[in-house]
Amino acid sequence: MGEFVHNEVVLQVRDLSFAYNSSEYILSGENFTLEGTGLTTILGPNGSGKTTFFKVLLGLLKPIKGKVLVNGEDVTGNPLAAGRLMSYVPQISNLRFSYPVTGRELVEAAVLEKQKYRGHKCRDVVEKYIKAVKAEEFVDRKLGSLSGGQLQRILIARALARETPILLLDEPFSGIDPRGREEIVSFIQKLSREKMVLLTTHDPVLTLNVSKYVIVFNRGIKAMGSPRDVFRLDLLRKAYGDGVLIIEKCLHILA
Ligand SMILES: Nc1ncnc2c1ncn2[C@@H]1O[C@H](COP(=O)(O)OP(=O)(O)OP(=O)(O)O)[C@@H](O)[C@H]1O
Repeated sequence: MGEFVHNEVVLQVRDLSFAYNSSEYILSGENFTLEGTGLTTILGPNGSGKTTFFKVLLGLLKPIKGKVLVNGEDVTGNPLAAGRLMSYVPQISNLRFSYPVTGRELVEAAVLEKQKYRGHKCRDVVEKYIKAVKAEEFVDRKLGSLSGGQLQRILIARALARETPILLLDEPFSGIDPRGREEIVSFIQKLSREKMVLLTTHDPVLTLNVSKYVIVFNRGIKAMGSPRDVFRLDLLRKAYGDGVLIIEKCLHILA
């Protein structure tokens, strides 16, 4: 890291609506603009539509209406155009790696896909991203044999190797023990100094204090602002319902 700092990037969401079927809207005319580097946490309970939201941003799902613009370019419903500007780290709990691929091969494939580097230069770039996520010790093992935290690092390295200004991380803490979570939080914090990073989580405490913005999400954006603005019971209840309490500034989810 350190080589590419994407200060100029702008992500605009304009009047964006999406539904899998007419009775279940996941996005209803959403609007926001994010500019420059920094972390945005998209906070919402399980099943609230966070992954769907990312898939619409990535052009993998076509919205019913509205637009996604990156640096002014319309990438709506266009995964090729969106993929040149955004990289996605999927939820590891949704993945099964039964094929015999190593972490290094996965990162190499991402570097080769860019067609920017060849030969020695390609190997150096792969090595740089493996080091960035501290995956040297396990990068030559098959993906199926890695722990959740190790796999998460490899997937982040693969996304970094695509060298896009925006990085989307879907539930990067799911299936990871508390110590691993802390390490990933501090890694993401560093990463967000150089890129625009959006992450989804259903756990409000992990990244709240290291986020530039927080989006409270449940079938649409219920609130958006700085962590201080959003860490309010009335706003959090819009996503989590009544089963949420703040006791001495610590959030507790009871249901
Ligand atoms: N391909 C699909 N077709 C129809 N409905 C879907 C599809 N994918 C997801 N859904 C539904 O859309 C809703 C939102 O799902 P989504 O996975 O986006 O939520 P999420 O907030 O990411 O959940 P989690 O935190 O559990 O991963 C759920 O009710 C889900 O069942």
